[in-house]
Amino acid sequence: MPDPDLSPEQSSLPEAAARFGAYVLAEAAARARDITLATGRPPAAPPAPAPPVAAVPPEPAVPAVEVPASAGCLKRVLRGPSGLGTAGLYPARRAEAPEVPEPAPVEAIPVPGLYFHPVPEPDPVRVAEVSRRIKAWAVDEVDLYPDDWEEEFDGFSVGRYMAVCHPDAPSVDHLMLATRLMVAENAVDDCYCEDHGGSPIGLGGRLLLAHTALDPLHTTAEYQPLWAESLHADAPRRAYRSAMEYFREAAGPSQADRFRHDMARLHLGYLAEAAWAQTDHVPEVWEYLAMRQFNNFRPCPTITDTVGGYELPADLHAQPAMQRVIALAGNATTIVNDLYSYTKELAGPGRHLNLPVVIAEREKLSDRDAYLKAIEVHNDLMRDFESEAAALATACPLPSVQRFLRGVAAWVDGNHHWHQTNTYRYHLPNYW
Ligand SMILES: CC(C)=CCC/C(C)=C(\C)COP(=O)(O)OP(=O)(O)O
Ligand SMILES: [Mg+2]
Repeated sequence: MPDPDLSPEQSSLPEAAARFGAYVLAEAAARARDITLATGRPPAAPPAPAPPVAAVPPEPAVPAVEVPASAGCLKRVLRGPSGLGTAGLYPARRAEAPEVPEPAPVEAIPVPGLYFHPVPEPDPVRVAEVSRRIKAWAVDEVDLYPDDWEEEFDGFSVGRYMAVCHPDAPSVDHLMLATRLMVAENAVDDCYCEDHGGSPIGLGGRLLLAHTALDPLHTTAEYQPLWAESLHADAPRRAYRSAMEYFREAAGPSQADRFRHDMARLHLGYLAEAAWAQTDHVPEVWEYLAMRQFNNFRPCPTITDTVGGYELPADLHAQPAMQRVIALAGNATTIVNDLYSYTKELAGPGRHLNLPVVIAEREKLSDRDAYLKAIEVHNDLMRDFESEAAALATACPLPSVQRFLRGVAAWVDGNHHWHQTNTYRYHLPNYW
């Protein structure tokens, strides 16, 4: 067994891979056999044609972008790296123009000075189909929202979000797995924690009961039906229950359990944020970053293999080096949210913690200087993510590891793209 006490610096992925390789492959083959035997059909999702496995992270072949403050450079910057060999590094980038209709141009002003990788708009045909299906699911299957939330639902552009974050999803069915979960996660955040009736008061009880839609209650015959009925009691639980059912059908048992663990982390993060809100406590910057590592997008990139139709074996997912890469990626994506949602959160009622707000308060900086410092924190996280992912890709050249790392990197890039272009939801501060 791997030594659970190894720190990331001490972990030795090649050695671990050598130890686990045969076991993992045998397990995967056995699992495929079991699924075929149990269902009479092969495992749910045939792997998509694997993109090239060389050089997962961008360094050093693909310089990322730090957007200069001058808008004149934007066109060149947004076109992104185009040198020899860059196409295979990012599945989200297409070397050639898509054969489908050109997507409508989107307004795209990134945070100046932010380190990110530009990606093209996703296939508009795919986006349209995911958008159609997710609305049908929301309205007809889980009765997610009242009519007057429809504009906000559309403005969220979840189909475009998930299509740009999962460029290697082999089908719309695969993309729908991520899309339903994304909608459900936002329903819980909005209805339990934030703007649509949410409150820190009583949040723990609500979250725990909703969590049982992902991680079911096992109890006595007397109480089981009451629990089952409760999963239909409100929109967040209906959404979690249904989205998880679809996900479980496509995922392997350890992929489903990985997701449950990540969602428990998320709920823990919501609770810490709520506890601080209740007492109007502003944590220190590192404490805020700790909370935000849990109240985090992490459950989204970590399903990249299920959405891609393959599986990163649990033992490789659990390696400390992989855990560090995932955490850094999740943290970078989440601080992107803090930067793009800054003005929205300032305009809301009460004090909404985000990184610039906490830095301003705790380090006694002006709002602008705190915002600029938050950009630097993000950039450091991004660079660490990329260098640790590069080291891991070199150390562990297994195809599932390579593809998973590329999938996480694509999610990071896609998440930035969606935030940058979602002008319905986000507006930058006037600091430049
Ligand atoms: C989709 C998902 C797992 C979300 C979990 C946590 C979350 C809602 C975010 C990381 C987004 O942050 P925030 O709550 O600040 O969202 P907005 O700024 O309101 O878009
Ligand atoms: Mg935010």
